[in-house]
Parts: sequence; C-alpha cells; structure tokens
Amino acid sequence: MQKIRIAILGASGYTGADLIRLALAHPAIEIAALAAERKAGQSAQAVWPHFQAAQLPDMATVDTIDWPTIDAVFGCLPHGASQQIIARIFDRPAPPKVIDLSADFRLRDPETYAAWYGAPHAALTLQAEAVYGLTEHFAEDIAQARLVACPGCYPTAALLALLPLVQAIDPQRIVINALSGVTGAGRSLKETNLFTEVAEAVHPYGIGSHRHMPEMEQALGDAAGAVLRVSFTPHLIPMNRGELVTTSVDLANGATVADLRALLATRYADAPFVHLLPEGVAPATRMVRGSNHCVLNVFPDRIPGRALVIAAIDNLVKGSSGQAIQNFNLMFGLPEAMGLEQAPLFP
Ligand SMILES: NC(=O)C1=CN([C@@H]2O[C@H](COP(=O)(O)OP(=O)(O)OC[C@H]3O[C@@H](n4cnc5c(N)ncnc54)[C@H](OP(=O)(O)O)[C@@H]3O)[C@@H](O)[C@H]2O)C=CC1
Ligand SMILES: CC(=O)N[C@@H](CCC(=O)OP(=O)(O)O)C(=O)O
Repeated sequence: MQKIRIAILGASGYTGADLIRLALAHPAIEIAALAAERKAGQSAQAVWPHFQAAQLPDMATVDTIDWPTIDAVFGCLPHGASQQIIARIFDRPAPPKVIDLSADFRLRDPETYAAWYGAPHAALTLQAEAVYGLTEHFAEDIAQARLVACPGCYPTAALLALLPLVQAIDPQRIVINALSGVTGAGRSLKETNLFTEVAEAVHPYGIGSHRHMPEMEQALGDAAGAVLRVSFTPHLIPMNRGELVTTSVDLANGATVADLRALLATRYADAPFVHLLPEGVAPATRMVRGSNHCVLNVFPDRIPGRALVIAAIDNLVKGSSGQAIQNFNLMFGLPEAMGLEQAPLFP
C-alpha cells in the first residue's frame, strides 16, 4: 500500500508524542517530518527517549520541511501560533490536508474568537472553512474537509455525552464539572503544574471564564437551535493523563433517565469508540487510559427531574491525538478505526 506521508508540527509536545506513538502503529502512515521550535535540530530520540526502537526523522523547523512531499499535517501547536503556521501552509501550491489540534479553528464566529482568545483571528477565510472535528457527530463534513479543527479535550467528552440529549433535556440549564490530568496543560513549564504544586492536591481553575465554554455552547446551541450558556468548571488533578466530565442536566419534554440512556445507546450503537456502560456502572479514567475510547453513563439525581451524565476519555488520545487520527482516517477514505484499535492500559 502507498503510505500517506505526514508531518507532525509540535512533535516535541505531549500531543505530538502521542501522535508519533499512534502513527507508528498505523498501517497507512509514514512519518515523513517532525517539527519543533526550541527543540528543532535534536533527534527524535533525544526529545523522546521512549522511542528508541523507532526510525524517526529529526526535529526540523516548520519552514525546513520538504512541503511538496507531505500529504497531511497534524498541527500540535499552541493556539495563536497554529493559525499563523497553518495559513502559511495553505498559501503553498497543492497544500496538504491539515488536522489542527489547537483551539484556533474551532469557533466559527470571529467576534467570539477574539473575545475569548484576546486577539483577532489571523486567518478568517480558513476559520470559516474549517470543519469541527468531533468525529462521531460530523463525519460526513470531516470526510470532505481539507482543514479539520479537533475539539478541545473537555468539549470532546462533554459533547459526546450531551449532544444526543439536547431534545430530552433543558439545554439552558447544563452544569459541567470536569477533572483533568496534568498533560492537558501541555509540556511547557508552568509553576502551577510543578509536581510540588499538583501532587496531593486538587484545584479548580478558569472558574466562569474557561475558553472551552464558547466551544461547547456553539455545538450545543446548533443542536438545540438556540443561543445558550453552559456552566463549566474544570479541575486539575494529580494524574498524568485522563479526563472525567460530570454533567448535571434538567430532564425535559417528559424524558426519563431511561430515555437518556436509550438516546445514547441508539446514537452510539455503531460508534467504534463511544460506549454506553451497563446501567449503574460508573465511567472511570482507568477504563480508557491510553486508548481512543470514551465511556458514558446516565444516573438519576436525587433532585427530582434532574440527571447526571458522566463521560471519561484519555485527554491525549480521544481528547486530542487519537481523535485527530480518527479524523485523518475519514479525510483519506480509510476505515475510521484504523491504527486506533489498541485496548486501554489497565491498571
Ligand atoms: N494536552 C492536551 O491534552 C490537549 C492539547 N490540545 C491542544 O493541542 C496543542 C498542543 O498541545 P500540547 O501537545 O499539550 O502542547 P505542548 O506545550 O506540550 O507542546 C507544544 C509544541 O509546540 C511547539 N511550538 C511551540 N511554539 C511554537 C511555534 N511558535 N512554532 C513552532 N512550534 C512551536 C513546541 O516546540 P518546543 O518543544 O521545541 O518548544 C512543542 O513541540 C495545543 O494547542 C493544545 O491546546 C488539545 C486537546 C488536548
Ligand atoms: C489541564 C489543562 O490545562 N487543560 C487545558 C485544556 C486542554 C485542551 O483541550 O486544550 P486546547 O483547547 O487548547 O486545545 C486547559 O484547561 O486549557
């Protein structure tokens, strides 16, 4: 089989590392280029000693990649930088397809983007063109796209749990609490992510202001046909990878908890990576660690008329690099699950 030649930009970060891991196991991918910024010029093994057994290119810079030989790009770059670099890629003749993991192309409305990200978007035409890459919900558009904006890790879990339910709940009354492992914050040095400050502690952050709210509101609002607001509070927990999202919803239109379970069961019956657990079984990060799977369940709340919908994913796989490969598969007409079949690591 003729392999698809990929470049991974931001290959020295955490999502870049998991993309390398997944791409090495993908039968249709050849890793043709890796790029970094400060670590450019280093060998892949100098940056990632756990890839001793792999044949990998050295870390280049974005501009020194042999672009005409590249079929697909995975952008694992910080937001802001990502839109500048991706705009330059699309200025080239016959550009490759791009799967962007950053937040830069997720929000449709330029004013909403500027309000939440603190600066106007630098590539408005591409922003309008990009397809939102929540694979299970937008597969047809993803398959036709040349630029896919992969969702944030929290929106991935929250939207997989809630999008099928919008007609059975009050979409204006959604409360989302989330827990994330520290890799969610990336590999760059931040005081709040030091072992000494993360270990034996849990803290909420971005309270009332986290930039994943407009992303969730955009997708849920589209599904509900209404402008809406969600309440979302993330927490950083002392764990490397994994994410758990607990949503509290008001039942609506006569729906019961059993109806919510039936909606999720039907919606994801054929989805290779999204699983409604048996009644009463609580989703846990250990059920998905290192895998592209998402586990979901619905529970009655003690407050009448309310329900809890809980989802667990691995932020570095279904929450970023795995979902990016899933989208790549659709964009290149490959089976959706190709290269992603690994079972979770347990314990
Ligand atoms: N971590 C997660 O769980 C998730 C992350 N994302 C998003 O994916 C993207 C990557 O995240 P993550 O891997 O965690 O980030 P990291 O901070 O771990 O890595 C960032 C990477 O980008 C490179 N880089 C930084 N600035 C530039 C630049 N100006 N030009 C070229 N390369 C640059 C870095 O190179 P160097 O090391 O050489 O400085 C590094 O390889 C981010 O937008 C993030 O928000 C999305 C979902 C989940
Ligand atoms: C623990 C932690 O810090 N998580 C990150 C979200 C990771 C993610 O999905 O980031 P992007 O939207 O930038 O792609 C945060 O809260 O900003």
